[in-house]
Amino acid sequence: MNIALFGYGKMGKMIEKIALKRNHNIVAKIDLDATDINFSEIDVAIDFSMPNAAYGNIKNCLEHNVPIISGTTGWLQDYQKAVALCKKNNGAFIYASNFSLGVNLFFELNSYLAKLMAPQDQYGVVMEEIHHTQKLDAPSGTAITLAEGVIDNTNYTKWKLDSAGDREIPITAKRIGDTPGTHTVTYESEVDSIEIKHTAHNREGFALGAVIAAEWIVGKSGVFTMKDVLNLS
Ligand SMILES: NC(=O)C1=CN([C@@H]2O[C@H](COP(=O)(O)OP(=O)(O)OC[C@H]3O[C@@H](n4cnc5c(N)ncnc54)[C@H](O)[C@@H]3O)[C@@H](O)[C@H]2O)C=CC1
Ligand SMILES: O=C(O)C1=N[C@H](C(=O)O)C[C@H](O)C1
Repeated sequence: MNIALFGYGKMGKMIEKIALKRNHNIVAKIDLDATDINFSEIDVAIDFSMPNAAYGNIKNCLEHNVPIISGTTGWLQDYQKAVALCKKNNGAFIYASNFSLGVNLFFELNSYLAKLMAPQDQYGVVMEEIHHTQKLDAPSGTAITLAEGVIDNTNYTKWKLDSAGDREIPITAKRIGDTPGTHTVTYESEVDSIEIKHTAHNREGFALGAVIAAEWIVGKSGVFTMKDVLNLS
């Protein structure tokens, strides 16, 4: 498969390594300068760039009929525009806040736990995410997906960074060293705590998941999620 990388930073480089191991070709590495791209040779594009660049890259791919896998976080104000453009062009598009298998299983566990906790008013939920100091967005995309999983299954109505009011989920975002990504969901009562946690040890799981999604999407049209790719619930 011929893959184009939009964003050649920490994730772009890791994806290149894994894609080559799986016998794919990297036919373009677009970092900052998105001119002179030969879209006709690209089977699928993978975007891990920056919040202010992601939508432009997705649009560019969809308008050239190239399937696009989007891992960049912090651009979701434009997500519905990307969905509409994909449908209009009969294209193919996946966004995931986190491509790792482990986190996608963790999302399922989080939704299941939220369903169990929904009637238990004596517990309140809090979330924490820890990432490296270069991360531009807060809270992380993964923390937002986790909060949405709780909101969909309980009477919490929204999330907020740091302090939160009644029926709001407080998310604490910490930036420490080179931390690849740690997410914790805790239900607290006066007598005990129930906690689930996912710790990424490196970026390989994110990159492998993105390459698997790219392999999966070629030949399909529609807007998909990692649940479709991994065949989860
Ligand atoms: N969904 C997931 O599984 C994961 C998502 N991420 C997200 O991926 C994004 C990138 O993460 P990293 O690689 O760690 O960041 P990074 O800062 O190491 O790399 C980003 C790269 O994008 C480039 N860039 C800036 N403007 C661009 C443009 N218009 N077109 C193409 N490239 C452009 C920068 O020059 C830089 O090299 C972040 O939003 C991060 O939150 C990171 C890890 C996993
Ligand atoms: O910026 C990162 O590094 C990561 N970003 C994603 C997020 O915002 O959730 C995924 C992962 O946690 C690493």
